[in-house]
Amino acid sequence: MTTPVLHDARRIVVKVGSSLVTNEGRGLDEAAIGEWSRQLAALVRGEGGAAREVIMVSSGAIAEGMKRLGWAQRPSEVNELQAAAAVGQMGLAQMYETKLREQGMGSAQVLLTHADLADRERYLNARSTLLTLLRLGVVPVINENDTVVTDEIKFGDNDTLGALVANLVEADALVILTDQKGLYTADPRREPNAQFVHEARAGDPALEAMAGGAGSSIGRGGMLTKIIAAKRAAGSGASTVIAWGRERDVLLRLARGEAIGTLLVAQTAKNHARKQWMADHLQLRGAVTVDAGAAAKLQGEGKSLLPIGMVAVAGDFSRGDVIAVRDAGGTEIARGLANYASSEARLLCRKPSSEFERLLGYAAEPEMVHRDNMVLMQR
Ligand SMILES: Nc1ncnc2c1ncn2[C@@H]1O[C@H](COP(=O)(O)OP(=O)(O)O)[C@@H](O)[C@H]1O
Ligand SMILES: N[C@@H](CCC(=O)OP(=O)(O)O)C(=O)O
Repeated sequence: MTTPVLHDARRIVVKVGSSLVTNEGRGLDEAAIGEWSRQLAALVRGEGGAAREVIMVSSGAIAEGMKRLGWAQRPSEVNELQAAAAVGQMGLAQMYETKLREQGMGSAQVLLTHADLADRERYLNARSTLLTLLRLGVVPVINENDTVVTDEIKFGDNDTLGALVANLVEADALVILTDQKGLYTADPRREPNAQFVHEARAGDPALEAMAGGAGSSIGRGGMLTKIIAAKRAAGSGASTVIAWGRERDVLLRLARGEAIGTLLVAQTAKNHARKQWMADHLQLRGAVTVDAGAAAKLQGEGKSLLPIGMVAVAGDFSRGDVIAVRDAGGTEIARGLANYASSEARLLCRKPSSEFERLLGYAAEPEMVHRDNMVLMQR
């Protein structure tokens, strides 16, 4: 059986769970991390197909930290879990760095919290860092910044983080690698007769009833967080595959279009999902008025808005706020996320990007609103 979903995916987020990464808590599984690194490198280089951009979201810091600290039992105190995460993250990052470097790949450690992605300014910063890393051909390796959060550490929710990252970078697909072949109609550890689910609609409420909690003492979220993550990823048009992380060449075979694991298909097309989100969910904090040339570039050519085309700025907004883009007659022609605060935008009106550094004291993006963060209004 083949499926085009992964075959056609150009930007892929891969999430691996603690039990796989740490060999059920026995210690970092060097061979497994080496295997995924080999496959990630082949995907980035486009060996045997199109080149892909890949982001790794890896759990395992707490489990590895516990091993390094000689703790047999997972502590219940949050500060001890945080300490374990800080210890284990050193080993985790080092292992990915070593294994990716052996493949000739650069890697980067990125630690995020859910709150980082809820704050629009930090959301934009995280997004532009990750997109820059991808452009440089570097593999970002992401984990939760467990030192500064408490809720996430209690629930261990890297499945959600994987989905939020997929939303953030508008990935085409989210691959969740775990210790089961995929989703069954019930937890196979408890129900040996449970049936395998090959394909379903992401967000189908029936799936939540099938999913139980974590099967081992190492993993945290179980299948339920994976099902909810798939629903979230589908919100920005990404389909999800849940598959066994030790399946031979799992990532390469998925990218070839092989149907492995459980495919949870996003119902909304990627662009449509993002436009809906922009159009429906965000409050306008201000507006910029643009000249006829800029309006034509946005509407006719789908280009980004550059400050050189701006003639006026209204309202008091920050970087990351949603603003309206108006034509000279006052009609809203687009809306999107501002790269500059209103005070900065006022300085940049009618200015070319070569002057930004002198005007602001730092060099930043050439666009006021990047076209990826913009939706055009219906004419
Ligand atoms: N319906 C289901 N299908 C498959 N696995 C399930 C299901 N319900 C619960 N599980 C359990 O979820 C576990 C995977 O979740 P978890 O232990 O959190 O892994 P990870 O560390 O990969 O996130 C499986 O080992 C399995 O016991
Ligand atoms: N940030 C934590 C993640 C814990 C977590 O979500 O674990 P899992 O359910 O195995 O993906 C860690 O690295 O230990």
